[in-house]
Amino acid sequence: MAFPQSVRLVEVGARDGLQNEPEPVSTETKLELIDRLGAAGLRHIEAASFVSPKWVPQMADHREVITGLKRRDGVVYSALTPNLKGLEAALQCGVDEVAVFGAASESFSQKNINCSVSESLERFAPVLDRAKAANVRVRGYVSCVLGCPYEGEIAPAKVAEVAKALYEMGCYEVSLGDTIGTGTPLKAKRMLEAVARDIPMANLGAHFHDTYGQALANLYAVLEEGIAVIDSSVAGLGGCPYAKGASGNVASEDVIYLLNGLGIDSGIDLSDLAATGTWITQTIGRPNRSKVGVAIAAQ
Ligand SMILES: CC(C)(COP(=O)([O-])OP(=O)([O-])OC[C@H]1O[C@@H](n2cnc3c(N)ncnc32)[C@H](O)[C@@H]1OP(=O)([O-])[O-])[C@@H](O)C(=O)NCCC(=O)NCCSC(=O)C[C@@](C)(O)CC(=O)[O-]
Repeated sequence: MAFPQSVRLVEVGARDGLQNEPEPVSTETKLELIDRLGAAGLRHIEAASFVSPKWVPQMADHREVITGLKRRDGVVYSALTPNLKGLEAALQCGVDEVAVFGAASESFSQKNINCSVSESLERFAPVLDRAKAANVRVRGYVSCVLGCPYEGEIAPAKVAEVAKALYEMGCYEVSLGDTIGTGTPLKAKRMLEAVARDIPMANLGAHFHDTYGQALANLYAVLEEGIAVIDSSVAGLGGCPYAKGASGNVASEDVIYLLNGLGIDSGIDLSDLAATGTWITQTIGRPNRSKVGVAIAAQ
C-alpha cells in the first residue's frame, strides 16, 4: 500500500502530555499552549479530560480549559469522557468532540478506569447514544495495543475485538494506543492488519508513545499501510498515570519532520510548532523530548 497524501495530526499534548505532570500546570498555561498549537496549524487539539479529579488531579480544571478556549475557525477541540457524568459536563462546556477510552488488556482497564473491558464497553454505549443525540462526534481509544505494563504481550486479535466493538458502537475513529511504547514496526503492522480487517483504514489512528525510541519507526510502518491519522504531543510531553515508566507520546515536531521528508501534507508550520515546544518545556521546566525541536531551537 502507498503512503497517504496527507495526514491529520491529533495533538494530545495538552491532555496526554500534561495529565501526568507532578507539579500543577496553570489553566492559563494550558490555554496559551492550546492557542499556540492552533496558531501553528493544528486542526484537532485534545484539550482536556473530564475524569475524576481524584484519579487525575492535573485535569481537574477541565471546565475552565474548555470554556476558556480562544476558539479558532476550523479547529476541533476535544476532551476525554469515560462515562455519562464526564460527557454531560463536557457538553455543558461546549466541547466539539469527545473520546471514550478502552483497553485491549483487562488489567490495564481495571487500573485505568476501574472496570473490566466488557464493563467499559457497557459504560460507553450510553455515552455514544447521548453524544449522538447532542450531535457530538465520539472518538474511541484502545490502549495497550502493542503491550501492557501488567500483562506483557497483547494478541492482535484482542485489539481487533475491542476496536471493532468501539467502531460498531458508533466511534467515527478508533485510535490505537501503544501506551507503553514497547511496539516495533513489524508488530505494529501485524496489529494494524488485524484491526483493519474489520475497520476501514480511514477510520483508524495511530497513538504511539516513544518509551523505547520506536515510535517514529512504528509510524513509518503504519503509514506504509495507509494510516492517515496520527496522535502526537508537542515536545513529546507526557506519560500515562497508569503505566509506570511510560514516556510521552511521539513528539509532534518529529512527526512533522518525518511527514515533510516523505512529502506528506499536514498543514502544520514546523517552526511555529517547534517554538511552541520550546516555550512549553521552558514554562513547565521539563526537558524537550523532540529531537527536531531541540535541533531547530539550537539554530
Ligand atoms: C473512569 C473513572 C471516573 C471511574 O471511577 P470510579 O471510581 O469507578 O467511578 P464511580 O462512578 O464509582 O465514581 C467515583 C467518584 O468519581 C467521581 N466521578 C466519576 N466519573 C467522573 C467524571 N467523569 N468526572 C469527574 N468525577 C467523576 C464520582 O462522582 C465519584 O466521586 P465521589 O463521590 O467519590 O466524590 C475513574 O477511574 C477515572 O477518572 N479514571 C481516570 C482515567 C484516566 O484519565 N486515565 C488517563 C487517560 S487514558 C490514557 O491516557 C490512554 C490514552 C487515551 O492516552 C491512550 C494510550 O496512550 O493508551
